[in-house]
Amino acid sequence: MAAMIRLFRSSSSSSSSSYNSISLISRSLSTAAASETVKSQSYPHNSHSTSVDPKAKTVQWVFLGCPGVGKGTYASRLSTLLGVPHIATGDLVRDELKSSGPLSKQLAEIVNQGKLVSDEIILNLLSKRLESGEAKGEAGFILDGFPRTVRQAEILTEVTDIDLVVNLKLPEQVLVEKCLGRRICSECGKNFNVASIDVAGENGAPRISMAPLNPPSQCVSKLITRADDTEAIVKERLSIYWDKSQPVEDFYRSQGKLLEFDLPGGIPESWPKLLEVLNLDEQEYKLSAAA
Ligand SMILES: Nc1ncnc2c1ncn2[C@@H]1O[C@H](COP(=O)(O)OP(=O)(O)O)[C@@H](O)[C@H]1O
Repeated sequence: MAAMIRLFRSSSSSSSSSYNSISLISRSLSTAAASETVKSQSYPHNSHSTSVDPKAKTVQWVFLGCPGVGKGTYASRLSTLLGVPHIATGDLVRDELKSSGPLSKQLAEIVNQGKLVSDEIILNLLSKRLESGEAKGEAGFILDGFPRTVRQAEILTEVTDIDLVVNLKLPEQVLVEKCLGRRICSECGKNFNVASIDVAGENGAPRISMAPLNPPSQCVSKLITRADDTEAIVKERLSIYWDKSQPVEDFYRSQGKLLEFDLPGGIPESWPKLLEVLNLDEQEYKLSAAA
């Protein structure tokens, strides 16, 4: 711990408040990690032979992937199945935007241009979220949208062990169409997608078709679109992804933690396949949760 503190103190980009956030993150994550000794021995850190022990307590996973790929959808399904929190930094940013607190105007400008928020702000939001989870006794996590830069990945590595990094992939044309089709019900908060996708696969891969995920009638008149889901901003976010976030894939690939997953289609085709590559038995988990 002391070595870590020295490391971050000497880091040129760490202001005192980002240093504080890093130590908060470290504290929260190490609490979760402390209860994890059994689990971390129970499955290999190998991207090709992942297996999860349903009796193990929690997981410490990261979901990577371009905007619109479905990180939120699959991370949230897995979080329900595995009983660990799904922590999406994009949600933390949007909550802060809604709060009309002092940060919100500054954040709106950055997010609505498709740019990345500073590491310091993200670390602050994440540490607050981890602290409140810690107070509720949360253990383990599925992170979505963090880390998004190699610097963020390095910080995460300094403070905790990540078991597995799932890298979701779709052709770029599908990503754009999916972002443009995204809708959120302003009342119940559920996510839908009105896009009907049928795109030729890349490099000889099969066609990708996805039926729309239409809202029920009570949500139809309350649908809103994220301000950053316009074509120009989605393209900017994609270009920032290639520039800043793709190196994070390489970072985890070189550690043997990256599980590449080409989505074969929408949820009905992709969810069972994802469970299969993760070696997760949905029924077994549901039964062990009910027991
Ligand atoms: N780890 C992060 N680092 C910097 N900015 C972030 C991070 N996570 C979220 N954001 C900000 O929040 C916005 C929305 O995030 P998210 O919902 O994850 O978007 P996307 O659909 O592009 O994956 C991002 O465009 C960025 O401005």
